[in-house]
Amino acid sequence: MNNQPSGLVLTGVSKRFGATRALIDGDLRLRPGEIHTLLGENGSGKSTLVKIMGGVHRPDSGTVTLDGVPVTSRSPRAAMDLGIATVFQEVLTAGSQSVLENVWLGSHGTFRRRLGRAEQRSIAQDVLTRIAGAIPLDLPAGQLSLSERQALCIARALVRKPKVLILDESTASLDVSSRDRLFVEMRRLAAEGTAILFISHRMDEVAEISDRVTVLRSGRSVSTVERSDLSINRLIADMTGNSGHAETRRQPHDAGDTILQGAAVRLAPASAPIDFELRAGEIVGLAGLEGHGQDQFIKRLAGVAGGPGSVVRLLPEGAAELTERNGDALAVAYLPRERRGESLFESMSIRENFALPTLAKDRRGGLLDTRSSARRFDAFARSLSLRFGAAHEAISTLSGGNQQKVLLARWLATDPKVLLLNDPTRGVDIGTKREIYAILHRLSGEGMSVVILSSEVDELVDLADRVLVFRDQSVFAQIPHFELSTESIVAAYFGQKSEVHT
Ligand SMILES: Nc1ncnc2c1ncn2[C@@H]1O[C@H](COP(=O)(O)OP(=O)(O)OP(=O)(O)O)[C@@H](O)[C@H]1O
Repeated sequence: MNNQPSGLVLTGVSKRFGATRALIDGDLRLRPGEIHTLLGENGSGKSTLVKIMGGVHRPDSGTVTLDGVPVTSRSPRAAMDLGIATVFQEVLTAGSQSVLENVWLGSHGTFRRRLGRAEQRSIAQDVLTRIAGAIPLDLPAGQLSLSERQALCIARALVRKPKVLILDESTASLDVSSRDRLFVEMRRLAAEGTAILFISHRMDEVAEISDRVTVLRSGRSVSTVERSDLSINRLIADMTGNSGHAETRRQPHDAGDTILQGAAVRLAPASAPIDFELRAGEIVGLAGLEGHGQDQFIKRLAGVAGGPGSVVRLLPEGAAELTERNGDALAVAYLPRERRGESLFESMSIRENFALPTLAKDRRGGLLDTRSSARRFDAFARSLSLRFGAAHEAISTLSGGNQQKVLLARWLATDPKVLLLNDPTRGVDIGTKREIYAILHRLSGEGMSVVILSSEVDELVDLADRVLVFRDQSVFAQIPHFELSTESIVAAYFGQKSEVHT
């Protein structure tokens, strides 16, 4: 009889990248049939552990076994052949290839050949529908929304019917209904015996879905807790190493003069025009189910998307229309939603990615003073608890959450009067999120105005003075500060409005 533990077991696993000790003696046992959450701050080693399981990285020491058998083959394909399927953090799709091609991308040799074309189509359709609803299989993947592309990556893992399914922040880009469908699917797969490793920075998701939770802190596994003993406060204390975080709920306060004005902004030909005023020192939240217009609206405010109506920046000397090019001159900064493609310069260093739009601050007599940008970067690195090896290293060496912090620092460093943030804390750990809220509260207290689109309802409740909820490309409800709650926002998502909303 085999006395070896079943499932995927990591024992004493360590991994270094240069001077960075990403994992130190990491232990984890992933049992068949369980949904096991891996929790930890940005840079605590979660993705490194996942990449070791998924065959991307080779550990420096320690053992990995699957159903008692040492896992020695080290490549994503070899891991896949053993039944370990990983959905990595970044949404990776081939934009010019069809949805169908993308679902089967990387499925090689016999596995795929065994299936006829018709069967491939029907399996892909079935799995995709269960997560994302109907998506046409012949559409180029590049035409899908971010949420749909994320669902595509998950479908790619599911069609392989893995023994071990690893979801590294796979819900971060999913819309609410797809996320709910994924959870149903995860429960079904777990009931059939699939071992699922789940990573998310959203504590509501962690509380809802986990059978067990393992916490990583600074590369070490510090605790594993059963569902019956789960307490969010305890998990946060384990993650951060200290107990108690002050709640950061926004206090009501007076706003100043109007600084940005949208007039008759129309997001679709048949939708109602939107008039919008942003006042100095205000934090306005934008919410809605994916695809209901909030993303288009923040892009209109930033001048990066055009359409009917106008958006102007009000200055003492008059009004100036926002365009894609004049944001800097008008002190309007926009942080796009997608790190890859839209904002990161992957071949550049961490510091260059930070300093790019503000290099003028580091010029001394026509020369670039690198010590000046280093000083400016260090200040932000401290205030945002950035975890990195050295600032001259490539931005790609940072964990996903830390990349997001560098981008936020980049735009804060421009000293904007208006900061437009498109889902800025996606992938950012809960401790740092609260630090970011504190920074935004402080800066808005000094007169900066913020518009923040967030897919995380709790974030808007903590941060905003008021929240606009979008439905069908229009503002469905405007929820004032005294009415802000998870319930009031979610109710508006689904078309319910109380008397007080206008
Ligand atoms: N290829 C690499 N080269 C250099 N350093 C790396 C590399 N990959 C990861 N690291 C470093 O290892 C540490 C752990 O990173 P990892 O991506 O595992 O964190 P994480 O817990 O997944 O974070 P997040 O929640 O932000 O995704 C970080 O300090 C990171 O900068």
